Amino acid sequence: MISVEQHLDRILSTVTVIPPFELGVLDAQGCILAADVQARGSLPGFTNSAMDGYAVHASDIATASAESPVTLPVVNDIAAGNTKPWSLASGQTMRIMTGAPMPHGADAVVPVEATDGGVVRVQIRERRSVGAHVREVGEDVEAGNVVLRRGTLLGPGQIALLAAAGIARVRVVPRPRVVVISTGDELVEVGRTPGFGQIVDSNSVMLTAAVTAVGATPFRVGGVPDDARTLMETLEGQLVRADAIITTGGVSMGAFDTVKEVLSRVGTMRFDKVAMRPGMPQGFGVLGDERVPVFTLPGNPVSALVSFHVFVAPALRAMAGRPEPSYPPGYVPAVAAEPFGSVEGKMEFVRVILDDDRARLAGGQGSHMLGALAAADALAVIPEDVTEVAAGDELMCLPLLGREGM
Ligand SMILES: Nc1nc2c(c(=O)[nH]1)N[C@H]1C(S)=C(S)[C@@H](COP(=O)(O)OP(=O)(O)OC[C@H]3O[C@@H](n4cnc5c(N)ncnc54)[C@H](O)[C@@H]3O)O[C@H]1N2
Ligand code: MOO
Repeated sequence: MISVEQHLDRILSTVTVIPPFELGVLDAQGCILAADVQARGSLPGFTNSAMDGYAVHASDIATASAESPVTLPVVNDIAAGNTKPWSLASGQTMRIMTGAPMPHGADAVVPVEATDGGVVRVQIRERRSVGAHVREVGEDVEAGNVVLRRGTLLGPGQIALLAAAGIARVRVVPRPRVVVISTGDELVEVGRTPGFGQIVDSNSVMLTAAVTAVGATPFRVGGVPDDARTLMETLEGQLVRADAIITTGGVSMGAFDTVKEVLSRVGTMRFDKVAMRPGMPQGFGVLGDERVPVFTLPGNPVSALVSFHVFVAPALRAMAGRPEPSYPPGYVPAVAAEPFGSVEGKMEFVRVILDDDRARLAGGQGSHMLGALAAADALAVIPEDVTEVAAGDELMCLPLLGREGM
């Protein structure tokens, strides 16, 4: 029996960051930048108005007040999208809309609320100083400057900046492509009615969803029967498009545990009992010339999803170039709302519902119990040496992917 930490260490010291690739900015969402990015153009690209109002020479309205307004002739309208450069002579004004280019010579904007809104001539009731409500060219970003550094995670804000700064494609660490295979003669495809002794292949849809939730790209192969040749052919066929492969089932002590039987003989695959519950039988190694990491997770659904969170998700994040905090990553503190027991000598991953920071059991803790899994928000991680948890005890919880809330 090895510890959770030992198994995770072996995985993380094996996987490597995927080589960088150039992607369109939208496809790069969720990826890590592989190189610094310089702005092609300045932002704003031209000096423009921050308000709907009137472009003026500030010196013309220096005495304006409610009691003694200044009246100016309105000589033009400038809308956003106007592409003609205008000039404003002293003693005149132009109506200008938010985002429209400032006319040459104008140095302030008076918001429409501080005027009578006139279209031929306008009464200005408040003074404004030089620069008021004017967005200067390059005040946000200067052309040629580095706008995003290598290692930055690209979210919506970063993608907007790239697009606005004239960058349509970027070099990033691509999302890992992850093939999901489930094994077992008892499996029927989702949507089919299982006969006696059969079950729906829920693991492959669960893990496909988990791969998406962690920011990687899934390829769901679905159920493969417990047949050595079919399994080997399927794996060999999938290696070409996979940065990683996940299988479920067939790794314990059964007479028909094909995954373990077939893979024990190839690549660097190793099968271990890991001191955890659920998720004890685990296999990991690399296959093929490209050394594709293969995770063979146990078939019980809760065991498979717990294993994904504890071993696969950190590995996929590492392959995607995301910095992972030191072990254990991403855990949040909570307080036990009720007492419960835990098995000695194994790290237990208890499905809990979180009400603020109070953790209560999500229901039955059997590794086949999808009802309780679906009710849970997080896994409370109970160390190997703890056998009793009392109400009020502090817990460390691993939030379940996709349940973090909006
Ligand atoms: N004699 C022993 N028996 C078992 C041991 C053991 O140490 N000695 N370990 C148990 C533990 S712990 C686990 S976990 C399971 C792991 O089993 P396998 O990985 O070999 O998985 P299977 O036997 O194929 O299936 C287990 C269970 O999960 C259901 N299953 C399988 N695939 C799917 C799927 N795609 N979707 C939904 N459900 C699935 C399957 O029907 C079984 O009920 O072994 C214990 N046994
Ligand atoms: O280790 Mo198993 O995953 O408990 O059912």
